[in-house]
Amino acid sequence: MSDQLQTSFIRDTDSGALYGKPGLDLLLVQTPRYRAVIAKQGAQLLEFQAADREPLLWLSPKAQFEPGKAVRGGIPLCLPWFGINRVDPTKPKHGLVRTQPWQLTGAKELPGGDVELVFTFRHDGSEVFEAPFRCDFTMRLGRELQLHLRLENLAEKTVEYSWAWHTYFPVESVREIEVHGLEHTDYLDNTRELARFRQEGPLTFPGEVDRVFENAPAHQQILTRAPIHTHSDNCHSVITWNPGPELAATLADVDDHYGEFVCVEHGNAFADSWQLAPGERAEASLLLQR
Ligand SMILES: O=P(O)(O)OC[C@H]1O[C@@H](O)[C@H](O)[C@@H](O)[C@@H]1O
Repeated sequence: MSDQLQTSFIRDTDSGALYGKPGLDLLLVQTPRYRAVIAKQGAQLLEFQAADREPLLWLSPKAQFEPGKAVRGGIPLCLPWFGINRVDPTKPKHGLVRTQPWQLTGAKELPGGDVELVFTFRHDGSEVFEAPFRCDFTMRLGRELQLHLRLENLAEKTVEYSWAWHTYFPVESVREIEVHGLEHTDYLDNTRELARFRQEGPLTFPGEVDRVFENAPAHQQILTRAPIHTHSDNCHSVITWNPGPELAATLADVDDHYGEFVCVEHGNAFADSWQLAPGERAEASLLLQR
């Protein structure tokens, strides 16, 4: 962090100091109103808790903190492709920005006490993703958490970008929760080769659930002890995921903790992916509250 951005409420730390597992540089943002922990790798929020509220994000007790590997929990940003790369499935799942270092390019305290942080990632174009692009990811930390993404296509041709904020929310017991706000919406079932079905009632999680809702509504509620509300703007896809016990047993950083979280992710993927012309920018935002 440059001196100019250093503020009294942001502190450089690392995963060794905070979690006893050295490996990643972290930022700790602490004010009387909330606490947030952010990994510089991926500009990944790992923790966020407003004063007098329950934690908004789930971070796996078995999370690993290794450079080049996504941390299990918080909000990894999947971009420039979401999920398995459809052109070349051997490429890393969920794109490349979640495992790369980002720059903190802005930090300011706003009137009223919220803090705004801006992280920037610039991709010059590479074998793994040919097109150059730039992302500016703004986090507004306060009573609520507000995320804003601006993506600019720096290629000289039109490029498809698919992406999502892969948000991990803590729940009492995933088998007992309901997600509202996706009723009467079609989804692609990733446990059944992306076959199309329709979600009629509230979404429940009796086992593995991996669903992509295209053209989804802008507001969801996760009904757990302290309900979580999501409001998005220009995020047309919602992806809901919990691995269930069998798949979780194969994920060393989840394992027997699968019942403690649900992912309700927001972005633009599959049919909602962004086609950006040369130099074109697109923006989206997400508000999370508990
Ligand atoms: O283990 P990863 O790469 O973080 O992905 C976790 C899950 O992310 C979800 O968004 C996908 O829909 C799932 O298919 C995937 O398994």
